[in-house]
Amino acid sequence: MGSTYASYPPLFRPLESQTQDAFEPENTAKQIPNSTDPLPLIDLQCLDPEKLREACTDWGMFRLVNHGIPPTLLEKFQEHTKTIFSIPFESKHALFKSSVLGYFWGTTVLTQSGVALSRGPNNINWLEGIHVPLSQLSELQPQDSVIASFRFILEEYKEHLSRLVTTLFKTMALDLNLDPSQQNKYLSESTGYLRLYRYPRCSMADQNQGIEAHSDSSVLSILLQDEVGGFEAVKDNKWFNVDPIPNSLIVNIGDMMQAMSNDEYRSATHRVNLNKNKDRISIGYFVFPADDFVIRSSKYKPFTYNDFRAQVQVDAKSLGFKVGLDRFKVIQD
Ligand SMILES: O=C(O)CCC(=O)C(=O)O
Ligand SMILES: [Fe+2]
Repeated sequence: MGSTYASYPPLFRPLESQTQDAFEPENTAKQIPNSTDPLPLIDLQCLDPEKLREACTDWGMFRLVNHGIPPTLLEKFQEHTKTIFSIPFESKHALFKSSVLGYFWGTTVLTQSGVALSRGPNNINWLEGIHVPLSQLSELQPQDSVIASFRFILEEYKEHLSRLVTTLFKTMALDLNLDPSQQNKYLSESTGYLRLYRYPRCSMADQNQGIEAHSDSSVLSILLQDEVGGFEAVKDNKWFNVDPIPNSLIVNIGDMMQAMSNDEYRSATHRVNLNKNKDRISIGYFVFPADDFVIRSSKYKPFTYNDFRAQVQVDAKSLGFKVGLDRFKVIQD
């Protein structure tokens, strides 16, 4: 195995004494469990509204199968993502400097213009990421052949995700009696972005965090993860492993959906653990309500996603973490 450390942000490189890739003994890699996790399975080809409702109310998360994205596209996307992350750090930095894509590391909280918000040395996320605002793909300058070929994959994936979220959201909106004429305010596709992540392997995996326990701020999030594993979710106050199962996607209910559903649906708490021996790749898609759309419910003060995002940024800066929906809760006496 060749050295990949030059491609890591310096923060994630091992200490001087370990500048060579560590010898990797056989069988120390985290084993993928044989049994499947208890996550509800939703089949997009025969979408069962009852089953979907149950997954959204009880879990806030489900595994999506028969989604119609060709396995070859998923494979190609993950391979290409790996290739981009393996570019030496300084070149990667330079490659994305004048691009609509943003390169960041150490945190997942970015300003609207894509600048990483530093959260202090005690709250580092052991990851690097590429932020892809999907409405700006046409502005992508193919200054580099890696990016030029990547653009086609991004466009294709975007089309599929658009199909998936509109199909899922329609069924959910019907279940929740949301006003159908407002559908594209509740879920505004132009807000959609991708986050490509690499979690560098970490010799002190237990003492560092990939991503700490959190819920997503989105309406819906759709996650594609590689075979390494480490994604965990909470159900009934217990953490469980969300197994990496090829060709399946993980769908999360986000905070905006929880508020729009008046807390009938739950945004799922999840986190990412690190691996001692392997880098992990994941690709997340996040979609939001229209920026200025006022979310009204009996549980929360009326707020827009703009208000929510601003509050998350203030909290991330001052506290080092996101408080989330609790900031908008109506206090009942
Ligand atoms: O990388 C993952 O598997 C999850 C990422 C995630 O939870 C997030 O970006 O909100
Ligand atoms: Fe998340």
